[in-house]
Amino acid sequence: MDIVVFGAGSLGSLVGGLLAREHAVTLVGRDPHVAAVRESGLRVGGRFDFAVRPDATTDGTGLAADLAVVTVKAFDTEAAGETLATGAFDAALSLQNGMGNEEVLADSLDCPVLAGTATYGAVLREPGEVECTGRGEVVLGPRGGGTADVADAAGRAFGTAGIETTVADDMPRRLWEKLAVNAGINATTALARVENGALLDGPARDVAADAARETARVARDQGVELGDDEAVNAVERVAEATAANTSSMYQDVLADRRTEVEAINEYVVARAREADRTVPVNRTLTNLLRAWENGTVEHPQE
Ligand SMILES: NC(=O)C1=CN([C@@H]2O[C@H](COP(=O)(O)OP(=O)(O)OC[C@H]3O[C@@H](n4cnc5c(N)ncnc54)[C@H](OP(=O)(O)O)[C@@H]3O)[C@@H](O)[C@H]2O)C=CC1
Ligand SMILES: CC(C)(CO)C(=O)C(=O)O
Repeated sequence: MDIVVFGAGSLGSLVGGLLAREHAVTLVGRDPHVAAVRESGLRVGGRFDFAVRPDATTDGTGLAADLAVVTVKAFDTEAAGETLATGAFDAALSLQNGMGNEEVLADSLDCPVLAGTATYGAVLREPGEVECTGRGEVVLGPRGGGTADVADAAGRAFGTAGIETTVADDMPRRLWEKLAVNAGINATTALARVENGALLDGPARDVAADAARETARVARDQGVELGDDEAVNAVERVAEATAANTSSMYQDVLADRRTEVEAINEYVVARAREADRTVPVNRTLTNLLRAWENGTVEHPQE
């Protein structure tokens, strides 16, 4: 398959590197990472140890491929969709965290947009080198649920590249479960400045569990069957599998970058408000991250 990975930071470089073992991959990212990949290839370390030579570019306009995999941050989705719309793809797949990415992509793109979740842990260590800090899985499928040939084809492409992959017919529920995982893990690790494994025991464990439980209740308000225990178990499962990972939001805080709080905890708060439900843990996590962004990041809210 010809695959474009749009947003070759931590996760995009890991997924793109794994896919490049079997497929013709083009990474769209930023210099100096793109320049290093063009010069010397991409090294994938940590839980893997191999090198590949995908194409890499900083210009995502006018590309064509069987599949576009989107791995930019949620707040960059709209711009990514507009850039991808200048090219031609049979399908697009979001592997991003947060809610609403697929709808934003579908507003720009003519091709089917698949939903996806990833629980691999990834950190871009230096230009040309990404570390896999935890093996997880990719779950993908039609964004509204059900089955589709393009989802099966994407699932096969990921599977043959050695990525643990499930093609699912219940993506709306899977997205809410992943939202519960990220509502629990990302903000808590970013604020406490701990790796994911610190949520398995210790004082921050209850914070993550409560944020996940609140998310499950809001999911049920939306007609999605996600139990409190299922959400908490999902947090524990992912925290264990990615114990050594610096979550993507903690990576943002360390780099003084805008976070995805709006698409994660703040999304839970907004949906809860519509149902007259209070979600104090998600609200507190949101407000603390917003306060940090206001004092640190140049333009956190557009
Ligand atoms: N890291 C992880 O372990 C995991 C991350 N995720 C999710 O995956 C998504 C990506 O996260 P992560 O990889 O950590 O984020 P990163 O910030 O590391 O990667 C995104 C990259 O895309 C680049 N980018 C954005 N817009 C463009 C553009 N128009 N052209 C070229 N490059 C662009 C960004 O550059 P710049 O910053 O300069 O704009 C950045 O390098 C998020 O939704 C995250 O929540 C999910 C599971 C695990
Ligand atoms: C899977 C997990 C929790 C890995 O850290 C993640 O999604 C993230 O960091 O954004």
